[in-house]
Amino acid sequence: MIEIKGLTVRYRQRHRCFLALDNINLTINNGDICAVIGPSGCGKSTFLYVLSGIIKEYEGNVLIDGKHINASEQRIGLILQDYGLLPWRNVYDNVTLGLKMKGGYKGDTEYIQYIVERLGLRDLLDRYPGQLSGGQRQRVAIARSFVLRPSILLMDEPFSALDAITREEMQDLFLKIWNEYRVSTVLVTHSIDEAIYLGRKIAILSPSPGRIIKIIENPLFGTEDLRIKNEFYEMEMEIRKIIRGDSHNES
Ligand SMILES: Nc1ncnc2c1ncn2[C@@H]1O[C@H](COP(=O)(O)OP(=O)(O)OP(=O)(O)O)[C@@H](O)[C@H]1O
Repeated sequence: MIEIKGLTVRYRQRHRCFLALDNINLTINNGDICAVIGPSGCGKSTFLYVLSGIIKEYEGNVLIDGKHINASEQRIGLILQDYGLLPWRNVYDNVTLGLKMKGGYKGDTEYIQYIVERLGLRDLLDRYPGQLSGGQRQRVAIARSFVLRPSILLMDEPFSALDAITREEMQDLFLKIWNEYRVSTVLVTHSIDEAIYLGRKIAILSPSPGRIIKIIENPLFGTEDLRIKNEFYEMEMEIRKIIRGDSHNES
């Protein structure tokens, strides 16, 4: 479980202090996907940097399974917007990089092969990131995180650089793999559609400084053919209204 209580983050500049996140309270149960949505600059990436252990200076409490964040002890998978692949390493090396760094590489070859297979990367293992399409790079990044068997998975706008069709394919593929492993996931997105499609829980942040305006337990999560259902559009409108401030629901 991820427990966030009173999380406040300030960026310190030379003479000023910039409040990026203000008093965030959020609990994410094991095996849940929480989509965090909000306007540009509201602190979504900052939130992920805290959870991944990159930002260590903050107020409040952030616990993963009851423990303070320690990136070297906990298995935290992080998928960034640009996928963070090393251009000079081939697909196989990129997939296994995190695992090698954590020292868990040797015993896991069968599992690596399985994930590689599931993500359709078998024929691409010798290629370099520059020789892959956006969707293929994205699959490498997902594979790299999944082979780590992370206890939490953090994704920063992972599908935003893809064209609409590839994006939907990748979202479906991600859900399929996620369904097998049920890793607790925090997904940051500026797309309302994506939040509704992938988030079992949706946390809506205000413009900067980021505060939680509302947390929705998404009743549509997992609905078959959701994208073509009326409820999907109705919820999209509801969230749009909340973001615009038409509705003043406090979480
Ligand atoms: N190192 C820093 N020093 C000062 N301010 C920063 C720093 N990094 C980010 N900020 C500011 O903190 C706020 C939150 O930034 P963050 O990148 O978390 O927002 P975001 O919601 O992810 O934005 P976007 O959707 O545009 O990627 C922004 O106003 C940003 O300008």
